[in-house]
Amino acid sequence: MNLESMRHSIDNIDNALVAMLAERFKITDAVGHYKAKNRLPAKDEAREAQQYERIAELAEQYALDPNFAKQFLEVIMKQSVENHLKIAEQYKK
Ligand SMILES: C=C(O[C@@H]1C=C(C(=O)O)C=C[C@H]1O)C(=O)O
Repeated sequence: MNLESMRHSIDNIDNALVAMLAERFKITDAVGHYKAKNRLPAKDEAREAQQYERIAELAEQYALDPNFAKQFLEVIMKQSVENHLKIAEQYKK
């Protein structure tokens, strides 16, 4: 593979990552609405702990650094909790 085709593959993977992230946030925002309507807290530490464990195991299966996978998930989950807090604010108005 030459540099140009490797970069083309990287761009395709980045496109897929962005599309998947957008899809994930659509679903987590739906969870945010459910929580706001049912007066549930935005953050669920127990669920997050399960996800960190799961992603570390998955990363190992794919020979990806589990700490990197956890950090990546942490950034995403922080954003989804922030979105939940903003959604909850809308229900207070
Ligand atoms: C989406 C949820 O809300 C929060 C966001 C999470 C996520 O982005 O995966 C996980 C747990 C919660 O802190 C949930 O509770 O399932």
